[in-house]
Amino acid sequence: MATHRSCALWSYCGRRWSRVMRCCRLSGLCSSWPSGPLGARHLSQEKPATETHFGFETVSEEEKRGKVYHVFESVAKKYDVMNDMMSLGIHRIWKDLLLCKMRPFPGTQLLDVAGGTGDIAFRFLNYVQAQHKGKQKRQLRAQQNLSWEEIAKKYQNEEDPLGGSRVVVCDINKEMLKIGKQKARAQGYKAGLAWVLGDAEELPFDDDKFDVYTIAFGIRNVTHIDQALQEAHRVLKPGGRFLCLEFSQVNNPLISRLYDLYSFQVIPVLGEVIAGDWKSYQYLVESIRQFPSQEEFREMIEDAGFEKVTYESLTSGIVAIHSGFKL
Ligand SMILES: COc1cc(O)cc(C/C=C(\C)CC/C=C(\C)CC/C=C(\C)CC/C=C(\C)CC/C=C(\C)CC/C=C(\C)CC/C=C(\C)CC/C=C(\C)CC/C=C(\C)CCC=C(C)C)c1O
Ligand SMILES: C[S@@+](CC[C@H](N)C(=O)[O-])C[C@H]1O[C@@H](n2cnc3c(N)ncnc32)[C@H](O)[C@@H]1O
Repeated sequence: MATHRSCALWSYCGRRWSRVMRCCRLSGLCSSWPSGPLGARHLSQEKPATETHFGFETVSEEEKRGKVYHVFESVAKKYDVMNDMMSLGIHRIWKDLLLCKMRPFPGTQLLDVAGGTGDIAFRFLNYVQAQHKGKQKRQLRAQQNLSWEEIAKKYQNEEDPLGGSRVVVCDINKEMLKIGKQKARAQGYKAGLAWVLGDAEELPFDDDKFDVYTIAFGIRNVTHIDQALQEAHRVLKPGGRFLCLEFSQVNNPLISRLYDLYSFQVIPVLGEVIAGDWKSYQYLVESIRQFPSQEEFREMIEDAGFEKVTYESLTSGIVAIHSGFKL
């Protein structure tokens, strides 16, 4: 317990420190400051490689970026089939629940970061299209004196079936986006959808641009989570909402035991058999164990400036949806 507390304290201090450092870096104040609470780089000119985690491995930040890129480049073609196999389709329910929480309104501008092969974007388009159709029907029903020809005409003249809603999928990986675009073509998604290559830590968008920012199973892979959260805050309009679906912490000891067994004994095997890639799926389960708990992540979101931050654990905490507002 004491060890756990001191680890939590250390990780908190580390987070605070990295915030201070980033502010200084951004303002150009301290390019030669030490790289951590115990760093001693102030006299040296050369930049030390800051260490981080890639699963259970300790690597430099640059190495992590490359390794994460390689993982998703390698799994891209089998990514969707792997998710259905590994989760027995449960990931679809988690993603549907994210949309239910979002409840987009007509005209919502969504940015889906680490959007990969487009699962969240396609759900968003289905949702807003169904909502817009329903709204149109209600409006037409209210105009009872229209003939059926006039009603048909109104439907045909409707130019934007999304009611002005738009989604931008942003991901750092070309291969994941390529599969996403192929899926969009095959499933007939075209209007209201854009694909952008970009890093969650340095989003290629102006300030105050989107109503909703989503990130599903993405933030765990980012090198500086706090920086990605600040970018989310920057690109959201005042009043905009941040929603994150991510693996989290299982608190029931029995379920936790079974979950560990399944994660470490089954997932990498499935990765090898289906995708020919044991290592990427070993990274998946290890990276889940490195990710902060529901409460710790809530604090990080607050630290980035979000307000009214809440979370909901799903499937015994295997995943959680965090929500926050830019007010
Ligand atoms: C490289 O990086 C990645 C690659 C990707 O393809 C995906 C991601 C990101 C992830 C997603 C987009 C989500 C979809 C992917 C997953 C859910 C895979 C990750 C899965 C886990 C970490 C494990 C948890 C899985 C689930 C809750 C799904 C349901 C699975 C089961 C109920 C297990 C059923 C399996 C069998 C019956 C096969 C036989 C298994 C054994 C002999 C081993 C022992 C297993 C058990 C005793 C059962 C396991 C029990 C649990 C998992 C606990 C269930 C708890 C409740 C239902 C409350 C990416 O980053
Ligand atoms: C597990 S996939 C999630 C894809 C999709 N959101 C889903 O729910 O199926 C993780 C995605 O995060 C992307 N990613 C990793 N690091 C990133 C970063 N720094 N910026 C943007 N995307 C990143 C990967 O390329 C990958 O497509």
